Amino acid sequence: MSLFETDTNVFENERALMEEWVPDRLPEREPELEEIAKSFRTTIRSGIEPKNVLISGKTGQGKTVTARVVLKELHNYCQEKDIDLRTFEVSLKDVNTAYQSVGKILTEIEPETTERPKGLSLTDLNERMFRRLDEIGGYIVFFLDEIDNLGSDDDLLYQLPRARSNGKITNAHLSIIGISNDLQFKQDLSAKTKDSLYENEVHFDPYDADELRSILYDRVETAFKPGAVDDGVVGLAAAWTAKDTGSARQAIRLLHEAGDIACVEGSDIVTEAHLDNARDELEEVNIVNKLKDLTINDQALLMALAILESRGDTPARTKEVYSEYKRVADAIGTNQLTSRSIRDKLTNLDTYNLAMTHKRKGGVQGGDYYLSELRVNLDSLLEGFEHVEDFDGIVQDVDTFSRQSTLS
Ligand SMILES: Nc1ncnc2c1ncn2[C@@H]1O[C@H](COP(=O)(O)OP(=O)(O)OP(=O)(O)O)[C@@H](O)[C@H]1O
Repeated sequence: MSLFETDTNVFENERALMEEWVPDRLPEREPELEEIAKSFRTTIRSGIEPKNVLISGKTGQGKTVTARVVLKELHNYCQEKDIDLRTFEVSLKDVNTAYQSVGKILTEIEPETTERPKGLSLTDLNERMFRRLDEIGGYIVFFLDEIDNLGSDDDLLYQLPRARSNGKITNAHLSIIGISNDLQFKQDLSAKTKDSLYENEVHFDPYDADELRSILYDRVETAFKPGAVDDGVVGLAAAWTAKDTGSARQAIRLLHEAGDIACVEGSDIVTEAHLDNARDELEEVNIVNKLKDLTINDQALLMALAILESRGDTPARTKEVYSEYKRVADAIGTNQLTSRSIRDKLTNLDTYNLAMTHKRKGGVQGGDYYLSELRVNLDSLLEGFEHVEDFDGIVQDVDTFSRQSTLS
């Protein structure tokens, strides 16, 4: 048999398990849908500018898909009623300055611009953006994903919603739906940005087991053949995921993987045993893939966090992470990074969902400081490190390595 064929096929519509698939219904997110839609009701009714919305919550909680569903409906409704409204979705995942973000926005609003512009001043770039937006005119809604990447370089988030009242545009009404995974993000914003961005704030709490179960049942009905998923599989997948991250993405992937394993094994039914295997596969594959994507210095930094976590010393301040990192870098024989570059590197680990770093206010005495911790299960991470050659010596005996640090 070909490498690509399987004996059975438990799927009716496998595409419905892919990340980009937008479901017709969003079980368990009706209140959030309603809350976001509310911001546009006054616009539809009376032509008043839409309120800006800031959506926050951890990864996999349906923030993006909920915003997309609202915007799609809004777009369709406005077309039907002949209301001049455009929406632009811009992911700020790979940008971290205002300059890069404006460049990214230009690639969305100027069809002729395919690459982010370089060599202009930020002022010129801003002017070009507002000129173009004014040409487009009407109501313009920016859906900005991962706005936390802008950090404190947040002027854009103030300029866009205030563009009309500040006289930068006259023909268009701009508003923002922003999404942030970083729950501390609000604290980092300047007061004026916070004011304009947080007109309507919608927080997405992690799904619990019951909520995940209802999301998964819905998805199973579309994606799998009738009766192809054993009783108990959905409940188990929901329970495991709720205990771990509460992420719908993780739960859906788990079911997909279990279905794939069932097909490879020639079973017409996805069983709890398939789910069990899927869980093992996914956890390890996920972490190993991410680790392999990292530079050796990023890996060393992550290992430093793992050691701190194994001692119960997380969340840890940057200087503590740095001192542990130096020991790890020494042990694996790599050139050390400077303490200054550590914070950026920690932010990078954040984007891989391996670690998270939050800024904290330092109070009267000191300046702001940062706290970092792992975002993945410690044991799974250490198992993942077993597949990364340079770390053999440390992974074999993390406890000893960790104790040496407290002695030195
Ligand atoms: N309530 C829900 N009903 C159906 N599917 C859902 C629901 N919530 C999330 N999903 C699905 O889970 C996956 C992740 O959702 P989404 O990308 O919207 O999460 P997110 O909170 O934006 O995550 P991230 O911050 O990592 O981008 C998608 O496949 C989405 O369709």
